[in-house]
Amino acid sequence: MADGLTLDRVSITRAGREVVALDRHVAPGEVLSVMGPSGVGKSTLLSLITGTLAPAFRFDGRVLLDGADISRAAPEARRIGILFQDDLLFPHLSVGANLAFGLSPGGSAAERRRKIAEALEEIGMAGFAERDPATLSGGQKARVALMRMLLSEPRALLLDEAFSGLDADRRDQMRRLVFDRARDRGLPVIMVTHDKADADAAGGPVVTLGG
Ligand SMILES: Nc1ncnc2c1ncn2[C@@H]1O[C@H](COP(=O)(O)OP(=O)(O)OP(=O)(O)O)[C@@H](O)[C@H]1O
Repeated sequence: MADGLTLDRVSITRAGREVVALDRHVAPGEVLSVMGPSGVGKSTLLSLITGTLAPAFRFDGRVLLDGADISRAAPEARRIGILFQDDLLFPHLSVGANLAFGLSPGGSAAERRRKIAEALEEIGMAGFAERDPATLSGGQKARVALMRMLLSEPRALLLDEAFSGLDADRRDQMRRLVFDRARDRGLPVIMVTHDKADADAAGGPVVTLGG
């Protein structure tokens, strides 16, 4: 059952001192914007959710996804999608082969090719499957990285300054693409950003850490 993402009295400490604490529910399709000064623990909070918290940290509380406690689950079992500012495509693989990494194993080759073609179509890049990623613009790379992540069928989406490397037009386009997909699929989203315009575009609640 899609119930969203809950940070249930989460507190992250390092050397006995609290770095960041949050107690929030993010509903399916909702975008929670997380803002705050550099070093306040925004990326650390995301690493707790993905299961990649650095060993220097400890945490209390629970992370619930669709009602299940995933706090101790292996990162690959969590089905959390994350996008970073500079999401790298594998440079030695074609655009299509990059997208194939998002697909779960199995299915016929024809079925996989169809899913990849549909994904490219969805981002206005039909016919790009054989292209070398080095020949893409920054905006095109960002869209391929988004689709690679969505093809893995995540149940929640995290954005870590995902739009800050793009120019203004591309940023608008990418925001729309991400927020529309999240809404259509009922994915809860946590977006870390320095840019108030990101939060405004998302239109959801905003939490400011360390403020
Ligand atoms: N692997 C690590 N081991 C120990 N301390 C770390 C580690 N990663 C980050 N920190 C520290 O934890 C604190 C929070 O860092 P974090 O990267 O989460 O901040 P942030 O809010 O995302 O900052 P920014 O906006 O600059 O990206 C900082 O004091 C940072 O130096």
